[in-house]
Amino acid sequence: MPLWHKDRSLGQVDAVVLPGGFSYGDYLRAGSISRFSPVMGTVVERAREGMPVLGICNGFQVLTEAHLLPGAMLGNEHLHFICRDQKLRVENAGTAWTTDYEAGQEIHIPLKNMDGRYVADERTLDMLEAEGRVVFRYAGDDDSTGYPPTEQASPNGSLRRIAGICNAEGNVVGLMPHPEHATDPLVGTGRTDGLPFFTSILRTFVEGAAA
Ligand SMILES: NC(=O)CC[C@H](N)C(=O)O
Repeated sequence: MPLWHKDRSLGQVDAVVLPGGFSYGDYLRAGSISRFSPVMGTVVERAREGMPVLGICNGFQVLTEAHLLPGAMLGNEHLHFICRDQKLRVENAGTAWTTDYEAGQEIHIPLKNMDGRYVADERTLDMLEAEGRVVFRYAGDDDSTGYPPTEQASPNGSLRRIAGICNAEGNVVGLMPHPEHATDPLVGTGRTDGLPFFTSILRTFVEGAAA
């Protein structure tokens, strides 16, 4: 069910997906105003209690601005909006949103943003690596987009080729690519590499309910 940004209640939802887009027109910084919306106050509280939250693109930017995930998103290194199929490597198949993937698996998910360059200080990057909190990494170019080879590994300059991360508990995941646009052969890339996000979270609840 859709949630309204001015509501504080999450109703009966068990998990929240923060979608992509241009919240508040990306003024100031992408996601930096959305984080103050009333609903985000409750999302942050419930996420800290363990509620699964997935931030996709602008949603990931909101999660970093709300400090549910470390680091920040800056403008793409080449200063262009990027829109293409992107190869990713699954690094962590143990989060609430990724149990239906295999670690090491390569998938293809649409990438489309202006501010997708993930940055953090070395200590934070080392912590993310050491704790297995890098969930997806850019794995190279899929198509002849004309970007120079140096950008193929990281299409936007993201440090350590980070495309998505999670919090320490693994219930909050943020990534710049759009898995919801790779769930049906009729849309997006014609692939369904994003579907496991949604089967994973369903499994989390179904198996949890069955337990
Ligand atoms: N596809 C999106 O969600 C775009 C996110 C954000 N507006 C950006 O351009 O970086």
